[in-house]
Amino acid sequence: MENIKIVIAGPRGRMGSEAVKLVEKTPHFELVGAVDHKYDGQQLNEVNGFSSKVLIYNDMEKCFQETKPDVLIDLTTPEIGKVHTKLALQNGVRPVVGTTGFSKEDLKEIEQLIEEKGIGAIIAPNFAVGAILMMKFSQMAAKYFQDVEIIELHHDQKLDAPSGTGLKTAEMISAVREEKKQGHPNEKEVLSGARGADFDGIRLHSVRLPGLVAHQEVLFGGEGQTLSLRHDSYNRASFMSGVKLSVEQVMKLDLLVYGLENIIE
Ligand SMILES: NC(=O)C1=CN([C@@H]2O[C@H](COP(=O)(O)OP(=O)(O)OC[C@H]3O[C@@H](n4cnc5c(N)ncnc54)[C@H](O)[C@@H]3O)[C@@H](O)[C@H]2O)C=CC1
Ligand SMILES: O=C(O)C1=N[C@H](C(=O)O)C[C@H](O)C1
Repeated sequence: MENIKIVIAGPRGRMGSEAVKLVEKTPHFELVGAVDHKYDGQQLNEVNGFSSKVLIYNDMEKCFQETKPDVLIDLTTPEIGKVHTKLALQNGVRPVVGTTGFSKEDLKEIEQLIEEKGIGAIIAPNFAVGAILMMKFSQMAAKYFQDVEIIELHHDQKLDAPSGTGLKTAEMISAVREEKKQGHPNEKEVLSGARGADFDGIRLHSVRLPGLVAHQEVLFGGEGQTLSLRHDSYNRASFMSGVKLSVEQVMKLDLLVYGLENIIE
């Protein structure tokens, strides 16, 4: 098997630094470059104690032209992740995107680009297998319980709320349940925001606290019973088997996969 050549955007971040370690230790993966908004022209090993000596680029297109990667792994910020994804596709590079905060419109634009370019992309709001299962189980449960609330809990450095996982869970549940306005018909928020965000009638609550990593509980209620489905990521290594699978799979794709539940059997 030929090596898969990879560029990582956001290599100094909490997720990006884990991804660098993953690529460095995987025999058929080859890190060929890094994209950061700082340290242009320096080597990665000089800025972050990695062993890899690849160059850091501020300019993603220049990075692609000089390093000719197969795959971009993007783990940056909600604003920049979508720009990077489009740039990758325009340059014939397959994106594996963990960055969250993509809107429906962003996904549509990306899908159009994929059609034009004929290469695949993976956008995964959550790479952890346990989180994927929690989302799938929630979708199953929603057929039997119409009332559901999602509580996602994250570290206090997170930029987007609700989380990508929370939103994806709501989308998956909404796809199988009849729309319902939950709670009392005359319910009134005494303090704005008390009932959380509303996605097709599903309430989404975001908790941000130091000490947390990434957690989510999906709570279903029915006559005389509740069902709680919970997933906890205690470290960022929990996401890496999903990143590895995505890099391998994206090489075989010519469409957009949005969510790893679509490729995990
Ligand atoms: N899909 C998944 O399983 C997971 C997704 N995430 C998502 O990944 C993203 C990153 O999360 P963290 O690593 O916790 O954030 P972080 O803040 O630790 O890392 C983001 C990195 O992006 C870099 N960056 C900012 N602007 C840039 C630019 N223009 N070019 C290149 N790099 C740039 C920053 O310097 C920083 O190092 C977030 O959107 C988060 O929601 C996080 C964990 C798991
Ligand atoms: O920012 C994070 O940390 C995480 N982001 C993703 C999300 O928004 O769902 C995945 C995971 O929850 C961790």
